[in-house]
Order: sequence, then C-alpha cells, then structure tokens
Amino acid sequence: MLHKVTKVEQNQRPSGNSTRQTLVEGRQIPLVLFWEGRKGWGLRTIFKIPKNVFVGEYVGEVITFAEAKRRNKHTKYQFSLATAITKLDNKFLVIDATSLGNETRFINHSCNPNLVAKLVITNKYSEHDFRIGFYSMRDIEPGEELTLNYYPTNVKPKNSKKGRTKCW
Ligand SMILES: C[S@@+](CC[C@H](N)C(=O)[O-])C[C@H]1O[C@@H](n2cnc3c(N)ncnc32)[C@H](O)[C@@H]1O
Repeated sequence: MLHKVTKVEQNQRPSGNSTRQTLVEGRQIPLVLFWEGRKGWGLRTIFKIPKNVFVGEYVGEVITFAEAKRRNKHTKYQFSLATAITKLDNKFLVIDATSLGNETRFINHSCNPNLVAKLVITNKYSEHDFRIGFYSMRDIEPGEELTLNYYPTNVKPKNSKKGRTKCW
C-alpha cells in the first residue's frame, strides 16, 4: 500500500496550533472501528471534526523497503514513504503496522478522501526524526468514515489502465 504524503512540516512555530504540536499532543478525537463490508474494517468518527485537525498518527515498525518486500505476504498495513524525502542510505522506508500499530491502520482508501497524510519533522536538527500524522482536509460529519488516498499522483495502483485509475 502506498500513501500520499503531501507535505513536509519543518521549522514550526514554538507555540500556536502547529502541525507538529498537535501531533505531539496526540489524538483528541474519539474514533470507532466499524465493519465496512467489502472493505473490511474501517474507522469512523462519532463527533464532527473541523478542517485541518490532527486525527491520528500512523505508527508501526520503521523498516526498509527491502525488508518490506521480504514480508510480502503482509503488506496490507505497510505505509510506504517512497514519495517523501525520507531516503536513508538510499533505502526507502516503510512503516509496518502489521505487528505493532494503532487504529489508524484501519483507515480505508478513497479517491475523494477526507484525510491527508503529512510527514511531520519532530526534531528541528534532524530530518530523520519524522512522524506521520493524518489531518482532516475538510469538515467531517459525525458517523462519516475516515478515508485517505493511498496512491500518490505519480504511482498507479495495480488496477489502473492507461492512466485511468479505478476509484472506490
Ligand atoms: C490499511 S488496510 C485498511 C483496513 C482494512 N479494511 C482492514 O479490515 O484491515 C488496507 C486494506 O483495506 C482494504 N481496502 C481499503 N480501502 C478499500 C476500498 N476503498 N475498497 C475496498 N477495499 C479497501 C484493502 O483490502 C486494503 O488492502
């Protein structure tokens, strides 16, 4: 699974409602796990979430792309950072939530998502100290499923044909 990481957050203000600050403070919104039929489990909110609010952090084992490929039967909960700046010794990194993770691994894909993934640099002295936060792209109504576009614009999902992306 590839996710679109749209923004690198650096040089945050020391105070104020910055992306980094909200991520470090942790999730403040109650979410529920919901059976979404053919999609499997999904996450829903029970309260309204305003636009630009931190919703959750994608956590798991941080592994190399090579190790992720080695685990190829268990890729469902792998969050690839291939499109971001996080190259380490020329190896792309992946966050694997298969064995260690939280509720954000149940967020399903949509071409019309209500969340966006942001790469948040948490240490101003090191670009390698990063975390992945999910933020609301718009107001999200109570009961709505939380969704993310898994695919960056430059990556075609397996089901795409000649640039046409099948959208769920
Ligand atoms: C990160 S998991 C999301 C949680 C998953 N639904 C579960 O029950 O564990 C990604 C997997 O969910 C399923 N999935 C996610 N979005 C979907 C969608 N829009 N339509 C169908 N299946 C979807 C696919 O099986 C995908 O490999």
